Amino acid sequence: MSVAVLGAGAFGTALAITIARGGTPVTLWARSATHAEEMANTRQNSRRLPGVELPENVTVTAEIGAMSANTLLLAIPMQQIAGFLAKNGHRFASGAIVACCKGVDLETGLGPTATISAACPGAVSAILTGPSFAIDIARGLPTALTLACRDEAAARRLQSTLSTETLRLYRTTDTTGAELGGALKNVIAIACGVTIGAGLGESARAAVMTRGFAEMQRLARQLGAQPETLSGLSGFGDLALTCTSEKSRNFSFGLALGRAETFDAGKTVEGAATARAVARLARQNVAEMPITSVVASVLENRITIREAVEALLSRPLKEE
Ligand SMILES: NC(=O)C1=CN([C@@H]2O[C@H](COP(=O)(O)OP(=O)(O)OC[C@H]3O[C@@H](n4cnc5c(N)ncnc54)[C@H](O)[C@@H]3O)[C@@H](O)[C@H]2O)C=CC1
Ligand SMILES: O=C(CO)COP(=O)(O)O
Repeated sequence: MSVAVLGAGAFGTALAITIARGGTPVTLWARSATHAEEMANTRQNSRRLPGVELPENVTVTAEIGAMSANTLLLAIPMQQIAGFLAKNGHRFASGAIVACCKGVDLETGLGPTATISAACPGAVSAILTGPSFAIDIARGLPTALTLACRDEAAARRLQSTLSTETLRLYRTTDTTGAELGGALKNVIAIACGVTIGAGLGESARAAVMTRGFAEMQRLARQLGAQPETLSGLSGFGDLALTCTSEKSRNFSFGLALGRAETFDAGKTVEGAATARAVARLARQNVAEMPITSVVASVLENRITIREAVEALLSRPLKEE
């Protein structure tokens, strides 16, 4: 069994570390040659996971041509996947490609596995998603994630290849549910961050999380997901983690927005693009998504935070 990780950001590096600790050799690809060299020399990814050592059986490279493995983990941000695969997908025509990202492509409206399948139709596409901060995985803290793949046999194989002593994977064939849970919770986490940042209180945050979960389930059901998937690790689990921790970039981004502070533009905040992609679906009447819609409007500077709160509070009273 060989595993390769494309993308030496926080998540890709953490996955490479935990899988390698379990004894499987891993090749980790970084797009920058300088970064790859730095990691190979210092045996750590000081840009993303400072202080965590790369096991000996992690090989770091910037040579995309050197990346051949029957299991490839694609750990680059959602909005970059289509472009990356348009350029490099021919190299990965068969085998399994596991998306390790959360979001909806702004241009196509597709999720990670459909984006992979469109570029690499001969490959098996899967997604690894759920509640986990990269640093927790890298430190070997206990973590549980969802591995989703439509092909049941491939799902079982990937589950066993990628589970480690500390990273426990649950499997499902419901890729739609798993990827929508991961994508949509980031938008709700931004809304929760704004709520706390603007001083609206923890009770309001609980309301946003709960009503946010209701709209996540509504859209997912409409798009054919199984309700249990949304209640699992990739949906409720990740929502709970991301909406309550300042370690989350989506939550922290919202927090800064609510406080009218600036936020480091170099950080990956997947929920920002996802909010806009999903608000489009709401406008096409696919499902009612009031919180996601106001997050998108705030990010596009069409309304202020005060107007967003007023819009949510003045909605007609209804049955829960
Ligand atoms: N950091 C975390 O705790 C977790 C992150 N994720 C997901 O993992 C995905 C990646 O996030 P992180 O690793 O945290 O982000 P990051 O910002 O740490 O790393 C992103 C990596 O992608 C590379 N990259 C960006 N554009 C690229 C392109 N066009 N071609 C090739 N490489 C490119 C960057 O060089 C960087 O190494 C996101 O979808 C995120 O939601 C999921 C669970 C946990
Ligand atoms: O997805 C994550 C936790 O499961 C990481 O959250 P952020 O991308 O908001 O940092």
